[in-house]
Amino acid sequence: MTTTEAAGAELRDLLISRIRDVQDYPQPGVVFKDITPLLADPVAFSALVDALAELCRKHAATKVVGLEARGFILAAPAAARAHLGFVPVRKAGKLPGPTLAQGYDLEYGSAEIEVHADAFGPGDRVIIIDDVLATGGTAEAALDLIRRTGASVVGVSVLLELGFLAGRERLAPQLKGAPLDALLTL
Ligand SMILES: O=P(O)(O)OC[C@H]1O[C@H](OP(=O)(O)OP(=O)(O)O)[C@H](O)[C@@H]1O
Ligand SMILES: Nc1ncnc2[nH]cnc12
Repeated sequence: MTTTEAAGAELRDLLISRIRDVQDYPQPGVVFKDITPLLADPVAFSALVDALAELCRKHAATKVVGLEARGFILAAPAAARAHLGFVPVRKAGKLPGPTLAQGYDLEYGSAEIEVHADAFGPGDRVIIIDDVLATGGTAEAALDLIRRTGASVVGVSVLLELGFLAGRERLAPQLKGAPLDALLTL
């Protein structure tokens, strides 16, 4: 799916105007895409949540996964707006129940994520929502993790894809046909 298919030009212009570049954060050479101005704008934030909720409906998801931490800020309201349950995928050591875990590398480091082993039921159709797709390491780990619970993934949706880091190409084999929707691509 192209950017213009995922978000109309007007919405795209609004969203992009509220994302700020921070040079050399969190390490030299990285241009950090800061979404806090977007979150602080009620019109832009609400329009973003609407667009993500629409993707949840379009893919007939039954559960919405958000990836800690910025993914939570987008996925939880999108889930509520689509009348679906929200499941947190957390950084290691934060979930109290039995978990499955997956390690990964991202643009500026490495980490481990976890999900409750019993988070999904039979037949659950999971959509993964995050703010940024950069190298695709985080999304790849989340795909693996969720599939290991036995659930199926029906889509990965992000606000912003950094196309020059080729996360989409990296993810293609792991998507196994599930759509990757980016509202914006740079
Ligand atoms: O495509 P990748 O190279 O894997 O990078 C993308 C990930 O990086 C950021 O998360 P981060 O781990 O910085 O966590 P945060 O949401 O807690 O800030 C972002 O929210 C994505 O989850
Ligand atoms: N350049 C970037 N800006 C914001 N979040 C990111 N996650 C990974 N790379 C990122």
